[in-house]
Amino acid sequence: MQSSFSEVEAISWTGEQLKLLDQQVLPNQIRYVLCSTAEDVALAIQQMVVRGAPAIGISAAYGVVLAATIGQTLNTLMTSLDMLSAARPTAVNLRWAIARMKALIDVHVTSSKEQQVTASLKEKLIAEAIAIHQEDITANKTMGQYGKQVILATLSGSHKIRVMTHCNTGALATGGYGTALGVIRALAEADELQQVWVNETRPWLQGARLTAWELSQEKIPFVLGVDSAAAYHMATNKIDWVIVGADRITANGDTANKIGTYSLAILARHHGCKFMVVAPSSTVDMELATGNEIEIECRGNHELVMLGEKNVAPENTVVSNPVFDVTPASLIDMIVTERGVIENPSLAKMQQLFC
Ligand SMILES: CSC[C@H]1O[C@H](OP(=O)(O)O)[C@H](O)[C@@H]1O
Repeated sequence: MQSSFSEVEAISWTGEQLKLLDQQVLPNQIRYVLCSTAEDVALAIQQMVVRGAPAIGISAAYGVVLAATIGQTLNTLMTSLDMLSAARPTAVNLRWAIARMKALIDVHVTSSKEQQVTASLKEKLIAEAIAIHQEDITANKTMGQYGKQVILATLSGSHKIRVMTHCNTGALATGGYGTALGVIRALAEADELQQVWVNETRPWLQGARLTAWELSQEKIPFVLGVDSAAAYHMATNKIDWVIVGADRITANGDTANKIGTYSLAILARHHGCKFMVVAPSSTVDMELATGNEIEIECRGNHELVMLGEKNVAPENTVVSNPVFDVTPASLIDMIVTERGVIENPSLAKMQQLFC
């Protein structure tokens, strides 16, 4: 029996453990994974028990707390930070969160000259992880309003907004509320949303399983479609905006996101649909000049050839399973962050907000 969405939290800190809603089995099963160590958290991120760029950053921050054992040497603690940082390669939020926790450790060492974890440091790490979590929710609600305002400003007035979204960028992928799905929530809350076209998002089905679940729980009108029907829906004039999340945005505005996003951007440009990327500043990586430098994660063959328990491909089929792609800034009409909105992103415009 599905629980109501409002009754579940994707990420919660119990004070001793990190409790994660297992997104591998949603929506048909509500199952939690309890993490007691940094290794548990790293495995949960790798297995996609928890997924979504902001959500894995937040989880890694709590993983640092679990790694910090009072009396432990800081050198040993740093090994755990490196392990967490390497759990998945594409979403920069993971490294951003770890760097923020490490900065706190460095300040503590400089001020206290301590070389091991103390009770005081542990308390500061817990507070920092909780702050990272809460800040993400606040950022999402801010971006929801920014994105809604931008879209309504372009409204022709003839109909309510029709959007297409890809993957899952909601409360399950973040600290809460969502990024692209946060904008969709804000439009729905303002009664300005006609319908959401949800791409199933093969092969892991974040759209069909997770976004459909979030929207159905909140009675937001949506239609589920196969990824390859996106062009058809745009060609038959059903889409005003394509709104997606991000895993890494480089200095020039190039954006890595779930595989299929790049083709959606090309289709949107061809069909005159607007294309919006919504992501907190923890997803921006100003150290990378362009999207060509982003490491694209490739995952196991089983994710592509297995339908349930059944292998649908011939034995020994060669598989390619990159799970992200890069959309050039030239195809992005709007990047929405909690620091502000960038229209027609460029290096100069990104530097104004992030340098
Ligand atoms: C706000 S979630 C950002 C991003 O993360 C997802 O990837 P995954 O499900 O593999 O973690 C997807 O690319 C979302 O757009």
